[in-house]
Amino acid sequence: MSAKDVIIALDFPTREETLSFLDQFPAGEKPFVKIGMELFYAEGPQVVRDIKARGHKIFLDLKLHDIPNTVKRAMAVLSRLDVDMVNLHAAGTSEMMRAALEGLTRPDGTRPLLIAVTQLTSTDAAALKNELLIDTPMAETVLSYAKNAAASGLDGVVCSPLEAALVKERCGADFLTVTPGIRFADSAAGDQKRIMTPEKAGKSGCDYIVVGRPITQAEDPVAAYRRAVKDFWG
Ligand SMILES: O=c1ccn([C@@H]2O[C@H](COP(=O)(O)O)[C@@H](O)[C@H]2O)c(=O)[nH]1
Repeated sequence: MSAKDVIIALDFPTREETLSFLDQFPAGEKPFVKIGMELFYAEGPQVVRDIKARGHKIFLDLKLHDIPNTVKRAMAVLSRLDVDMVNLHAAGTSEMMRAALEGLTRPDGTRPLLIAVTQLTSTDAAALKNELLIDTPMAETVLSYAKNAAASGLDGVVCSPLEAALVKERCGADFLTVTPGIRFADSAAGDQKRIMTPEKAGKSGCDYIVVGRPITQAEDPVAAYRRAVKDFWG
């Protein structure tokens, strides 16, 4: 399956702030959104249901990483939420990813998309080598994790847009690339290290770009979202 969309990272501390952010969009405009640890830990699963009920597609970004049995059981719980995409860390191994897929699959055979984080977009080459003690270059490391995810039956990976073309080339056009680390040319990078503009990400073949602060902290978030969509589609 191939897709292309802009996902807004709803990194807010409360339900109230999140809904008032979403209220800025006209009734007919329902962006694909990402709920991460901050909002989920603060408000729990009900906020997921509330946002889904408003008509948004949801990427639940909890990045599970634990022993296979624990991840399988946690995924079974997440499968009861009507979300469109969930994720885990590929570093948890292929055994963990296969267990996750099993846990996530509902009795009727349906499930949300399952995506594996390769290397966080806040990690640069120096941190990879000196702190994580991985001597393999970043792109090769990401590709190796992506191949493990593909072989385990997952639907795609979270990687930086810098690695998306390589992942698509080697894992297949249908293997999804979900790419944070997106910055407009005039945005601050902040803690993100492996970054790209929406326009270049679109040209690099990314399926989904994940954009947080460049939209949520913009003076006019709706205009910033529309700018990201327009640039991404080219
Ligand atoms: O490698 C990763 C994995 C996840 N993220 C998440 O994406 C957004 C990015 O937000 P920005 O404000 O645009 O930096 C954020 O929720 C991260 O948790 C990531 O950045 N990198």
